[in-house]
Amino acid sequence: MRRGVFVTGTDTGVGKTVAACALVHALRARGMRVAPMKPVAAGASPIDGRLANEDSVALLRAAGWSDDALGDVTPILLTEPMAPHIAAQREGVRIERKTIFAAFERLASRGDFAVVEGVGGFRVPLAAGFDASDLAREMGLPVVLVVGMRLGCLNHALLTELAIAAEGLPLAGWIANTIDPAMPVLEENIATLRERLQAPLLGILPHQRAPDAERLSRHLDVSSLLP
Ligand SMILES: Nc1ncnc2c1ncn2[C@@H]1O[C@H](COP(=O)(O)OP(=O)(O)OP(=O)(O)O)[C@@H](O)[C@H]1O
Ligand SMILES: C[C@H](N)[C@H](N)CCCCCC(=O)O
Ligand SMILES: [Mg+2]
Repeated sequence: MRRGVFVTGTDTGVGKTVAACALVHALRARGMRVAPMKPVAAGASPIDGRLANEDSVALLRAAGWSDDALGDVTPILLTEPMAPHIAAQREGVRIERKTIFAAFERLASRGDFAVVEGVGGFRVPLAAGFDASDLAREMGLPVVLVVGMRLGCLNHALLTELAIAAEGLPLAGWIANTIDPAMPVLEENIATLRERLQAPLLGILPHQRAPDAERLSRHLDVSSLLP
């Protein structure tokens, strides 16, 4: 396995980017040069004078990299915020392995630890015979699962763990992200996942009205991810 992690989530919108950026900060605080990637992004808007995806820019900034790397951070940029294979079809874009993995090799060689955010959940389709789980497997990265703490997350987390194991990939850890500050019995839900998921809990991210990845990184223990 390479040095790095593939960050997946129990669903879209559960805080993968927030958690991935917090991981980047936590790893940098431990002296790692972090190579960030969001290989397939669906949803582009004007940011600093050019079309970009918010997640890509957030990861780039968290890693402290300059804008020239943006094309490799996100080699497949789709305009519409929807399932990527459908956006690609509508926009005439081919989501090709070789484009993604060439960018990954260039980026990974510029850092010593890759943090790669997936797209949506673990099995989101990308193209015929190609989905998000193939990204993790072909990059050779262990997986970190971000669990957006809300009703329904237990089932999604346990199903995702099964899917990761079915790909033969290690689950390196999971992060409980408090996306719903009013979730009843939050602690009991976290305790349930601690008992059932066969991987360490890397941290519990509190709810923040305006999430600040650097502050949130203090809630993560990344020592088990390091050599
Ligand atoms: N700990 C938190 N406290 C408050 N808001 C949060 C927290 N984590 C995430 N959010 C908010 O939830 C929303 C979704 O988070 P984020 O964009 O990180 O999810 P994602 O899983 O990366 O989504 P996507 O599948 O689109 O990439 C954002 O508006 C984000 O600011
Ligand atoms: C647009 C959104 N924010 C994500 N980037 C893409 C989520 C795709 C989810 C597909 C699905 O599982 O139905
Ligand atoms: Mg995201």
